Amino acid sequence: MTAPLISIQQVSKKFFEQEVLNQISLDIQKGEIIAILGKSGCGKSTLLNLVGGFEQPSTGQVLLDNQIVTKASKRCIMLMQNYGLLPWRSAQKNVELALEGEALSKIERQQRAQHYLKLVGLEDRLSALPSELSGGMQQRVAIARALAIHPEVILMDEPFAALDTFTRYYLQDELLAIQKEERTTILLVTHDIDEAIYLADRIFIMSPNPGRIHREIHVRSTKPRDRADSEFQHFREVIFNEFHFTQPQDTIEYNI
Ligand SMILES: Nc1ncnc2c1ncn2[C@@H]1O[C@H](COP(=O)(O)OP(=O)(O)OP(=O)(O)O)[C@@H](O)[C@H]1O
Repeated sequence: MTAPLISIQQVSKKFFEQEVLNQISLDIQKGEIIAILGKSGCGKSTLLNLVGGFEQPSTGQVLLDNQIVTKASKRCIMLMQNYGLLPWRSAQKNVELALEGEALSKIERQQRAQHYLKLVGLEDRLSALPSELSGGMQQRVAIARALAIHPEVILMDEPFAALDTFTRYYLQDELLAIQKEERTTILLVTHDIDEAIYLADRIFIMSPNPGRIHREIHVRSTKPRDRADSEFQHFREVIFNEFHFTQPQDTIEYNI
């Protein structure tokens, strides 16, 4: 096996007296899609923030390509649920903005922005303002903007949670197609069990107080997966059972 692209090594995180994460260890290979599932407050977003360099571990370390992560970098981009687009800039200008620090001519910036907007199916909406786009389209601009930077890793914190089911399915398929082409590594936090099974190569279930990795599930079936087939149902059942296991019977809360 080759060296992992991301190596989370015995990471614990405290906010004041509260231990939010305890001894998290996890290696991620280049090109993998990893989904993190867990009850609200178990530290999923904190884990993403540590990988992205937005927070520092209290103990342990996170390595990206064998180097300790000490700050945020363009190698590892966070894609937020609320898209983070500038409302006064067109779709194309929003993507171009992310490329401003790069050694590219104006024409190259425009071409790269157009290439990624085309990849997410927005070639005919280049000059539209975010307010003129649907939520799904805005999220596609945000995905194009993240991809245009050529990150090695995309961190996704419930990226499609605000979207209707069909838009979510459509974007999940788009994401898989683009990810296959670019071999981007994706670390995804979701409350959506089906989304985790549909997208991920491995799913990590976290238990709370403090957040720990409770179970790792390999999903080896080929993509795109069939949400209706028996294997998919099997994984769904396995994960539901885990949530029974990690929560008291009278407080079970399914976030699907
Ligand atoms: N910057 C911070 N300062 C203090 N406490 C924090 C900070 N960030 C997170 N926490 C606390 O850490 C715990 C875990 O939060 P986190 O957002 O990582 O959980 P989560 O699993 O992503 O939750 P959700 O699914 O609801 O988004 C919570 O109790 C939260 O209040």
